[in-house]
Amino acid sequence: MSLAATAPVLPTPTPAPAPGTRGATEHGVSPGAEPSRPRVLSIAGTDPTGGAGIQADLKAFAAHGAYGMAVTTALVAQNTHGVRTVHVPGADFLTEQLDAVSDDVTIDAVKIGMVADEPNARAIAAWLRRVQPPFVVLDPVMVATSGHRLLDEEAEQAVRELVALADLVTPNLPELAVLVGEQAATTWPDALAQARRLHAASGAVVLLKGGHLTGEESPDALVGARGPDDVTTFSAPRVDTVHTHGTGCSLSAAVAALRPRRDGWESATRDAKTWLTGALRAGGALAVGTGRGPVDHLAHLPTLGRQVFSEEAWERIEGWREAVESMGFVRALADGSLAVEDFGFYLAQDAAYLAEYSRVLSRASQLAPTPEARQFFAGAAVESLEVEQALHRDWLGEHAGMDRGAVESVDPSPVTAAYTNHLHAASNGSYAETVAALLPCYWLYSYIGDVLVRRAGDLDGHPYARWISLYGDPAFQEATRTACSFADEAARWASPAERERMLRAFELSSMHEYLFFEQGLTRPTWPEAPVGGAEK
Ligand SMILES: Nc1ncnc2c1ncn2[C@@H]1O[C@H](COP(=O)(O)OP(=O)(O)O)[C@@H](O)[C@H]1O
Ligand SMILES: Cc1ncc(COP(=O)(O)OP(=O)(O)O)c(N)n1
Repeated sequence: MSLAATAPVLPTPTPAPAPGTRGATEHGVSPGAEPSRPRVLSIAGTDPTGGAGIQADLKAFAAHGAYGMAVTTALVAQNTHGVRTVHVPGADFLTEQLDAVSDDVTIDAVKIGMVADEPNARAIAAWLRRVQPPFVVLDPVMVATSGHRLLDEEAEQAVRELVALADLVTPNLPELAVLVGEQAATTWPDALAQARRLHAASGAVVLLKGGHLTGEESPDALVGARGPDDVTTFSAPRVDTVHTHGTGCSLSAAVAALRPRRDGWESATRDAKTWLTGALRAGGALAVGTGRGPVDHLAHLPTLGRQVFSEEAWERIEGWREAVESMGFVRALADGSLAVEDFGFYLAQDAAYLAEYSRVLSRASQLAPTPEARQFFAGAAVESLEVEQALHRDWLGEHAGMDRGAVESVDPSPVTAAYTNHLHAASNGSYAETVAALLPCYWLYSYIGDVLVRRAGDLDGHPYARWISLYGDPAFQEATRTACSFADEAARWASPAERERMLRAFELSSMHEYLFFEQGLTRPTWPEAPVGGAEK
């Protein structure tokens, strides 16, 4: 069945407004006012797997804050292994698409990619002459990396003519060679010389791409941006990856999206190149296809669509939270029936715990990426050693007859040692894991503080009034919120694997919190060493 047979009946085209009046009549924008985003059009072929062509262009536009539009030159059946077939709807239909856009929408920049054949190239050239968009970027796509031609050989001359209508042309080395009618350059200086010749012949600024070279760097260069002999080189480390499908499409689209908001090609190219290097690094993790996969156009927005870390972490420990809330130790502490010996055991272990917790807080301060976080964790380390331990010493001195030396030499129980070992292990990992492991001590304590305050009611005469009000202290709740925000910030930049390690560290610390409270009633001790020769 032909495409024409299935096409819906189109409404009569809206008559074109007089040139120069579109900006004044577009919805929501008063005459002369700047629209909120540049309106950028891609004229290109398709890639149903989303890595190249108009699909890549639209992602690159969005990644740079532009409003994307797309007109299709060719429908390409391709995937990460290569191109299978190309269907070209034809130059007349291409012109209809182009006019449908330009009759209605003010276009701030155009990016042209695969034109497919000569009639299409001529239709685009005629439309460009008619509409005269302010910025035209041409990526002279000819051959896919898989080796499949994306441009008829007869169309090469027509593409040379398109170059003269473009403001910026972005050839890779083989495309540059075709455009100047020479052999492909194999060195960067030879490629630059060819780019200069192309600029001299066409007048277009040339963004020469060095992706096809080898070496530590993948350089690009703008030739002719500020005058005939001007060359600006943009260097970036060569990313060791096979996932480079659509890099040329994405780079040229990003430059087109940025140009309307920049004062020249240099600034737009510099930012686009930096973005592309990040997108190349993150491409493999997308796991799209089994061949040469695409780049990650959203690599600079790693948390987009993800739940906030602390929300997810809190949901994960729902079971531990409920268990802590309903445990005997917490109930007895709230109603004041907890035996002094049990509380004394718990508090002595808490003093031993705080000595190690303070070390891990210092480690978090050392690893922290910002001065605010460094200060917060360093302050917390001092606080847990000086202020909190002094309170423990006072109570244990008064109720258990323990002097300072006795409190400081308390042997950690197996439960306390397991918890602090876990914290130290996490602090051998990243800052993000360390903060995640530290967080439940803040959060579960302030949570239980609330529960205790509510359950205990009037604290007058309550044997544990001082402790209950300490846990419920608004300053402690505030510190908990700050610690949460540092964990969320760290998670924002974490890879999926690191985020999972953070969640696991948080979950394990929560389990240790439960066991820590529980030991107030069970008072666990280390087993005696087995006597030699004991029966098996
Ligand atoms: N492995 C890589 N590491 C870093 N940048 C790369 C890599 N491969 C390509 N690039 C960059 O991607 C962009 C497209 O380059 P290139 O591969 O030459 O063009 P095309 O995709 O049109 O063949 C350029 O900015 C180039 O420097
Ligand atoms: C529809 C379409 N347009 C262009 C290309 C080529 O993309 P490019 O960025 O040059 O990357 P490669 O995938 O060829 O390396 C394409 N494949 N499809």
